[in-house]
Amino acid sequence: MVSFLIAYATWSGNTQEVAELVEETILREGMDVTAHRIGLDPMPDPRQFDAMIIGSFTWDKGATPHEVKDFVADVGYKPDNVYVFGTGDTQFGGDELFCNAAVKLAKFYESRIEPLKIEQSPRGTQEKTVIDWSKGVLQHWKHLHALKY
Ligand SMILES: Cc1cc2nc3c(=O)[nH]c(=O)nc-3n(C[C@H](O)[C@H](O)[C@H](O)COP(=O)(O)O)c2cc1C
Repeated sequence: MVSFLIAYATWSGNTQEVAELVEETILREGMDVTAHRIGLDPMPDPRQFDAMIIGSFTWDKGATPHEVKDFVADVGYKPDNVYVFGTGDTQFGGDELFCNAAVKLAKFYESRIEPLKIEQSPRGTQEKTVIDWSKGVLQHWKHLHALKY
């Protein structure tokens, strides 16, 4: 079965809510998912998964949280298929710094689909955005897979 790793960092729960919605969507499409809370759960081996999804909030004027930086360093290489989501808040620096950690992670991993940016909690009007993005990730992965085999 195709397996996805969802590694996410959260402090106040918003990014975890997005991670859960992404997980639910992928599971509903018949794929396998392992959720990993960065900084809390034992380090996973991304090589054991078909794709990695990484989620982060943004901190301190567009910064990536230190636990996410540590996670990226511990992974130690750039897996092929990495997809990125983030939560943030435009009141901390406007559009320019909104979800900047997710933007930087997507650049670093050369993610081939745009990072998902969610303002605070995804519940309510943004829920559909998360579900659509998750389906887009699956479509992208399936497309790559079909091209390879
Ligand atoms: C001190 C502080 C600084 C923040 N800086 C930013 C920022 O630069 N850009 C941004 O988009 N969000 C910023 N945020 C908002 C958080 O990223 C947002 O609340 C996020 O959803 C928290 O995620 P969590 O609930 O998963 O911990 C900041 C929040 C705090 C408290």
